[in-house]
Amino acid sequence: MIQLRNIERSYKAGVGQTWVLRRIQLDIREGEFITIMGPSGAGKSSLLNVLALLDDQWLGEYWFREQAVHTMNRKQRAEVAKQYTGMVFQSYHLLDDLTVAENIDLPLSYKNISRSERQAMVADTLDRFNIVGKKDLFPSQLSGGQQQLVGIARAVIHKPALLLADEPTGNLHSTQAKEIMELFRELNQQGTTIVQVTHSEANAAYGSRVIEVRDGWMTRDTANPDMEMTKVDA
Ligand SMILES: Nc1ncnc2c1ncn2[C@@H]1O[C@H](COP(=O)(O)OP(=O)(O)OP(=O)(O)O)[C@@H](O)[C@H]1O
Repeated sequence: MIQLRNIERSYKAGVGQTWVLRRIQLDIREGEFITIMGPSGAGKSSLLNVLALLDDQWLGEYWFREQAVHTMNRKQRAEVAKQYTGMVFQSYHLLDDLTVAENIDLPLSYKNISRSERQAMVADTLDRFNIVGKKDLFPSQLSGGQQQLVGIARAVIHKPALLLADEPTGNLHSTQAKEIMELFRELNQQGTTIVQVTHSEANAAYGSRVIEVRDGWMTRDTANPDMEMTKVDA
């Protein structure tokens, strides 16, 4: 489904630049459930943003379903992202001027789905996430945990081919976190490819492969235990 080749990402830092992703080589097969782990600041969210087609300030090659993302313009990338991906952001990224129901409906509005079907899907999702009573509220009227649930509901409502989740249960209590991980497992069993970033071993246990990132380098991949991870100084 995905091939990353020599992906590099840096940010400007004063007159120089800081490298946050270094020569990332990664193949993701359809149906995998991958966990990205590593210390704070290691580059996990940066890698997820590349995979989610949200970032275009990187070097290297990115193939998504055999399409060359590295040759796409911003509009083409956004179109692929809308059609195939769902993203749970660490800081939720809900749209402040839309209600809970409208936020959840957003991914459906990009697809060719009738109004009545959309309404039914939103109603089902609100019910499933136990947030029916919040549907007309705005994000600012919700707790952090409730916003996180809405962010997850929005990411999964259209059953994306690729679900990306950045610390998806960070603000949930343990029972809710377990329910979300069970939902991810169910989606994965139905064919959704998942890449999650987490510090939680319990959440990682739901996945089938762990990738570790340190200082921007991929330092471990349980799918390639013999792979030599050489850290080369730039
Ligand atoms: N917009 C930005 N501008 C400048 N530097 C950035 C920006 N976003 C991230 N960075 C830097 O890139 C590095 C990697 O950040 P990233 O968020 O990918 O790490 P992470 O592994 O997800 O960390 P955490 O576990 O704390 O979320 C960090 O040093 C961070 O300060």
